[in-house]
Amino acid sequence: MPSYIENYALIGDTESAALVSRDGAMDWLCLPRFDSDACFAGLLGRDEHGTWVIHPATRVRSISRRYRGDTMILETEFNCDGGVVRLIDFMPIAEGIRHHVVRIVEGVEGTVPVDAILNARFGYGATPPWIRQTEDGILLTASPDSLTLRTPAKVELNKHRVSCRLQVSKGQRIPFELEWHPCHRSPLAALDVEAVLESTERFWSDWAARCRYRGPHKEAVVRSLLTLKALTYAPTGGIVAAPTTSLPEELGGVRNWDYRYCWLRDSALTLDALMLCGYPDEATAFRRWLLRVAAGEPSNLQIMYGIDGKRRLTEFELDWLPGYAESRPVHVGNGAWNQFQIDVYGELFDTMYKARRLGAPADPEFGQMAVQLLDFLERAWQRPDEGIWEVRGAKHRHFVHSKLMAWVAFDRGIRLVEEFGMGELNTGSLVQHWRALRDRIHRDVCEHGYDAAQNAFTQSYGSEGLDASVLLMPTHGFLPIDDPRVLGTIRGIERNLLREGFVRRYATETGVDGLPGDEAPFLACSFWLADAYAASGRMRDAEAMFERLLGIRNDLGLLAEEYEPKHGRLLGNFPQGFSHLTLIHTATVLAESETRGAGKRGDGARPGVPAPPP
Ligand SMILES: OC[C@H]1O[C@H](O[C@H]2O[C@H](CO)[C@@H](O)[C@H](O)[C@H]2O)[C@H](O)[C@@H](O)[C@@H]1O
Repeated sequence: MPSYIENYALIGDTESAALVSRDGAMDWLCLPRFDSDACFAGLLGRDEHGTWVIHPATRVRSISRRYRGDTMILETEFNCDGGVVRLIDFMPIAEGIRHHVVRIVEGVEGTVPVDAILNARFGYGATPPWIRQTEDGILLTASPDSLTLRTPAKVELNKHRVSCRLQVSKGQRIPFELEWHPCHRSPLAALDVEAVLESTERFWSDWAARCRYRGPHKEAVVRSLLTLKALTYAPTGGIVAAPTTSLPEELGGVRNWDYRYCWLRDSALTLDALMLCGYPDEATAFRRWLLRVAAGEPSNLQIMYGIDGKRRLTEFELDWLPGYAESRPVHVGNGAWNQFQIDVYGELFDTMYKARRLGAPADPEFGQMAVQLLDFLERAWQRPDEGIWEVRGAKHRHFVHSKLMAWVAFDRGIRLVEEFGMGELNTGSLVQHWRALRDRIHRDVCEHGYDAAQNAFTQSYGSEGLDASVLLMPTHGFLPIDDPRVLGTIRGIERNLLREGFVRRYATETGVDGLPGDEAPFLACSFWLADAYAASGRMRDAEAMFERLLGIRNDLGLLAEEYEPKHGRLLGNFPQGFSHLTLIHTATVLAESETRGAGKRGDGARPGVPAPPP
């Protein structure tokens, strides 16, 4: 039976990840990659869809858990009748080692009986394995996957599960090592569990120690950075939006999507966060990933790709899974892969520009690509699209945020040439042409995207509905923060989109997204409102919003995509990169405002981006 979303912890090895509940149930694990079929899909169904539970077989008085220092090694302590046991969960990172999960049961006090029950089901819960003892360990196999379990504990093999009852006394450490391998191959040799625990601890702590963020809430920033790092697929540098599929945006609803892919938007913003905090290597690896996927015909640029750059991410439903809290359908793939979303051009250029400003070297490939991309955008920016929120309604619209980001693309193209030369692009006539286009888009947005009656920029041309994505106007330098239209938009969003202190993306009641039901407030939008408050000098509101957001992280510092204040529940895929990267950004904005002097109005610009032209 799955737990509350906030009851899960993330562990990972930068190729895949698992979710472990407070009760010691590993209810989600896809191997060998983030986007592989799950062998534990209990999160989206029941135990019979795959789970691995290690839990005391006696009354538990209390449970506490933490990550070991700045790592992704989870320690859950069960305080029980008769003693205390600790469960240490991690996915090893060591030379030549991946696709393993290690769980160690450690006796801390007294003697505690502990049950360990491994219920693996391949193919997202559809395929029970054939289980047998081999000389390599206990083999669980069903084509094309195999898992090998090794443990010194005396286990029982049942038809579809492996179980044991341990008596764990103070000082004892009983390891369980699970390795994925293709069913036609043998597993690797048994791990030296203590050695890989040490190397994994070193990997994460060394990485976290490189963080250059200096400011309040460093612990929250570092945990968010570690989460983003854990969402990175090391072999290619791609970053998944979240490690899960179909955790619902509304309990019992249909808004359930697969996030185990790389969105240009989420990824570009992640790169900004990494650059801001002193991680140029990851940022460079990711820039290479971006440039590789963006290569080719600019009209073929997609808004998202697989972690290996795969293009066709066809969406389908897993009809045998009941869904998290009965939220159906469960999706694999994501139908947004072939949507048209203009903002990705802006995000791409903005990131390339910021990377240069923060000291990244020039990338000659981007110079040539930039001209082709802007050439395409010149023809495309006037087309309606599906927008940042990937609406599923049949009707494309002229989303204000999309046009804003078209402006950003030309603006950053111009700045790249003006500030960094960009070699052969440095021709006056090209930049002149882009300047004229930039001004034209600006006029278009101010004329068609602004509703004088509400004194606010709207969601799309001609609509009355508002949209939190336009809070990014001053952040991107489109208009200064003290422009009355920007201040009016902030007030409009406060009036229309705040739900108990958290910001909705837009009003779902308008039917704009083509989906039934509602969704909870979106955390990235709530961080954007905090940024807008800080920029407009409303420091108390900014800090209050930030504190509120920090307050809804789970006990391990993790955030989902959304939060429903009515029930006090995190909702949507978990943990979500978008939420964590906006947390880092807001922390940086607040730290900078503090340095400049509290209460003083900021310029609204993002760290690393110059203020808008007067
Ligand atoms: O709400 C409808 C859409 O929801 C998902 O998209 C959201 O997540 C993306 C990844 O974090 C983000 O880039 C996008 O801005 C969000 O709207 C889903 O992936 C879409 O398929 C769906 O239409």
